[in-house]
Amino acid sequence: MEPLLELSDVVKEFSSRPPVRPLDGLSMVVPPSTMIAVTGVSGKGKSTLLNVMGGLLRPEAGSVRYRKIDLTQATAAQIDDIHRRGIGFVFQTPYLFQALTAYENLELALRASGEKVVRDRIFEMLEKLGLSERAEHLPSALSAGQKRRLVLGRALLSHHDVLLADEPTNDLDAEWSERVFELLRGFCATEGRSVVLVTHDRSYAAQADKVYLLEGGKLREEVTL
Ligand SMILES: Nc1ncnc2c1ncn2[C@@H]1O[C@H](COP(=O)(O)OP(=O)(O)OP(=O)(O)O)[C@@H](O)[C@H]1O
Repeated sequence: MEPLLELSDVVKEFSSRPPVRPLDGLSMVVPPSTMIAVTGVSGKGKSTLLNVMGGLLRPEAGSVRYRKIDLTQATAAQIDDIHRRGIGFVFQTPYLFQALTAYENLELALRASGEKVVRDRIFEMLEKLGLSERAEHLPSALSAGQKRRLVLGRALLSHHDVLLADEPTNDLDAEWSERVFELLRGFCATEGRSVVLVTHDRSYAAQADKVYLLEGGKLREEVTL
């Protein structure tokens, strides 16, 4: 099967003083229906990798292919289109529309990805995330963990081919981390979708189909038992 994403010899350098090169000849393949975990110590480039994979950051060298399109050469319109249906993000900092309720934040996610707005689907997602009682609340009235779950719900409803999730279990207790993992697993089980998640928690990472350690600008596959 054709990969959804394929990175070849990617180099990303920040021209700070001194320059930092978190990705240094990194290659990676994201096949369909696969959950991939990327782990590594803080500051080694995990978020940079997700940003490059999703076309948010342009690397200095190498290619990043989403299906047939090289994101390093793509136009802004192509990238915009890919973000609508192809590649979705769960950012490390949970961004929500502050003037919209929890329900409306999810509704907007469906609209933005061109999906039909079905009230029951939104309530089903709120229920799965333990947020049914918070449907009419603004993000400012939610706890950090509730915000994190709402952001995840938005990503799950958007139906992208690939979801890039940066530390999706930050602010969550062990039980919710487990449930979030199951929701992400369910996402992978539908229509060939895949998830790449970044986490510093190795035991959490070990539950993925493939686990990579980011070190020295490259990925090393970890053997999970
Ligand atoms: N815009 C930037 N300019 C200069 N250096 C940057 C920039 N963004 C990131 N870096 C550096 O690149 C390196 C990788 O950062 P990145 O955020 O990708 O690491 P990370 O592994 O995700 O860290 P954490 O686990 O702490 O979130 C760090 O040394 C960071 O300081």
